[in-house]
Amino acid sequence: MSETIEQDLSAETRYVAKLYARLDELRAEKVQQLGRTRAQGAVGSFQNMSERDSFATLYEDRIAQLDAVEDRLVFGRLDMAGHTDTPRYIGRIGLSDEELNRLMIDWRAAEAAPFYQATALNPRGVRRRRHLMLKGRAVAGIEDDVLDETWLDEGHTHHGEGALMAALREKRTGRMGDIVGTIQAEQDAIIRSALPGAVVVQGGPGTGKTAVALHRAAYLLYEYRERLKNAGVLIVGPSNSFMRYIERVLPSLGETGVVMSSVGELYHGIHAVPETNRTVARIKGQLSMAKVVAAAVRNRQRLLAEDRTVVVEGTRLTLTRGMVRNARERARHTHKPYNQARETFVKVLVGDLAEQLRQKLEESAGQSSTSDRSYLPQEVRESWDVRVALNLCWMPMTPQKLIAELFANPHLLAAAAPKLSEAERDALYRRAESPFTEADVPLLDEAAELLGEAEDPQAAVHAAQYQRDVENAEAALRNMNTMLENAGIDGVVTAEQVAGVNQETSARLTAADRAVADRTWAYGHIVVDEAQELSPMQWRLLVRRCPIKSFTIVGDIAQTSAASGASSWAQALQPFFGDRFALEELTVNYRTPAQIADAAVRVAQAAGLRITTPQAVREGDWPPVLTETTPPRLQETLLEALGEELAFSAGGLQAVIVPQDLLSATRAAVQAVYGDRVGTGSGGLSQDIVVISARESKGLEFDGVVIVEPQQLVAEVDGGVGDLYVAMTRTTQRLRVIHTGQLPAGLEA
Ligand SMILES: Nc1ncnc2c1ncn2[C@@H]1O[C@H](COP(=O)(O)OP(=O)(O)OP(=O)(O)O)[C@@H](O)[C@H]1O
Repeated sequence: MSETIEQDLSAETRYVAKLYARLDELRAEKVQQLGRTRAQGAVGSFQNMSERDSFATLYEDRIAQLDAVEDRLVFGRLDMAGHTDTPRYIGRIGLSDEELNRLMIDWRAAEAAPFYQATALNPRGVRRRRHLMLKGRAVAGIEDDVLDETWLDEGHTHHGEGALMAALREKRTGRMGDIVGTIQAEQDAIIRSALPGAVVVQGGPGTGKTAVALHRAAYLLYEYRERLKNAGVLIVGPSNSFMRYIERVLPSLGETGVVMSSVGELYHGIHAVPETNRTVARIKGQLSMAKVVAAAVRNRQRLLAEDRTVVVEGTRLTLTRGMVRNARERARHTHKPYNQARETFVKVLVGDLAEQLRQKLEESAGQSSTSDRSYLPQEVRESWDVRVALNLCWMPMTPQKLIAELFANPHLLAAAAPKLSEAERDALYRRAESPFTEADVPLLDEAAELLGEAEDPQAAVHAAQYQRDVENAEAALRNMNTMLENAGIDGVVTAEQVAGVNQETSARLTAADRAVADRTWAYGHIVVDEAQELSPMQWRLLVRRCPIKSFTIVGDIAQTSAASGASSWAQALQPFFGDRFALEELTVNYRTPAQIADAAVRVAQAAGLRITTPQAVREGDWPPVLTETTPPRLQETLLEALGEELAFSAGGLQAVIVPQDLLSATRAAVQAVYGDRVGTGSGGLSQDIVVISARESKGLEFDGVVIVEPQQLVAEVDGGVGDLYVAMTRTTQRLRVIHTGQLPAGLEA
């Protein structure tokens, strides 16, 4: 019997309706349970409140997860050999009916893997793979891969013209979407690789590195939930606009418990600005800066220039250089961080001075005095003179103060960094109140490591509160069964689930809140995107955040533009991973049409850049369009060209990528014509025109790109073509180049 496409579509729509009905049912159930739990009110003790909150969180989370998977809930179906009557439907989550019959399989489950991995050569038991394209809740398109030729002999039909192509043709929105329905086999193999160790994913532009990295995070959280739920996963990207661009992908895959951070936000409480001075970025990125920071910390422990008199309660005492040296040695011998070692330093000197004070008091009172002298250390400690003298020798220190002062005081830097040349030290000079840059973040972290916590009068209060919270949570868990009965919930939520949520909540509190705030937090896994940009010092910081060194590292060496970035993976990773990392390569460009990708490759090759040349999946309809103009007519030409490009992209997202120097003038000119339609980064749906620098465009993509003055893009990064290469490969459809002078080699018509 051969079905028409209409019959097939309606049969699939009926099954999909059943899945959505089940989703609605589960959602309604959870909403009802949440309402009942909230209505309970806080009866009596804090314990009940805590229990109630645990349930409320459980239900709220589940509702949020069920809401997040609404769009394209199901996208695949597998007909397997030997299971003729029961196809497997593959979707964003697993679903079962009330009798626990499985309706849909989570895409990350092992049984779903053949959906991504089966090929005609190695069908892995799959007879037919079907992609379902949904419009709302109806199946609007079907694409089949028949992997077993006898399938057709049995009278089955197959349909379709390419789920992947359809996905790639969609208009860009300014936010990255998931690719869960069309993950390709080479991508899937990386996504499902095991948790331990470091995996490096090298791939040219548009090969899906970011997509793979995010889907891998979702996979790891599913497959290794037990191991990761308490430690959490950290995702690091190059800039805040990049983080905004990717932030919806994981929630749409049902995962919310990850920490996402740009490199500028990795030190809690500091919002670092980009480092625009390439010389400074290069110097501060070197691994030897760790030694400079260590010396800066050590130099903050000073000896006295000469013996010093201090007055305690009217008695004159002498603080000698020898006493300070001795106390400093004893403190250093504790091998504790600076601020904790300072406690030893203070204790030793207070003891010595108290002894001196006792002797003086006894001398003046005569031998007969037997009065209690136990209060003397306290008096010494409270003396203003003593405090000043001790601070002079060993001041309590915060990382911010240490780093700010190091670069604002040439003599401090000269003492800490004798190996830097004078010119290099001059380049690092800046005023103490200047904002911290991304290059300072690892230095702050290094300083924090060596300084330890400065004394925080609130710390004891926080610790006590935390202890109370833990005890309350434990008590709440002990009473869970009673609570289950009271809430009238039986069998729907198990005690284990609630316990799990409590752990998860604290994990999320820790992973998403505490992990962010706690510099010493050890993550279970770190995903690094655009990893080629990281300096050795930034790597050092990241490895400290994941001591077990479980990493997914994605990037493209050819796209490096940071002055301190990598020129080879082996070289960049050697100091931290040795040769213990697996290198995987992605080879297909899903974004940029071949005609444009080839032009970008010519530019890169003309400049001698070593690139891997991915194969573009689409030929594209347009070659790059080059428009020459004169400097006085530059803005005018740009606006004309932009008008034409917008007509082509018709509702898509259009970027104008300009050299840093022209950024604000260009943005103003474009805004004067297009007003609110113009954004500065990945703004989202309301803005369809974006004016940005090449650096900001890293990792993003647009339906059309206009590049202004390519030669200047090259000049502003010391003649490297990496940024131009990045800019040219951001488009999914059209590329327009506007120039006033000579074009960079390889770009000429
Ligand atoms: N299997 C796939 N199915 C559908 N779309 C895909 C697939 N793989 C990649 N894409 C799409 O291709 C585009 C490029 O992917 P992505 O941004 O992850 O590439 P990248 O390698 O990180 O690029 P770059 O290094 O240039 O920033 C995205 O729109 C992504 O959704």
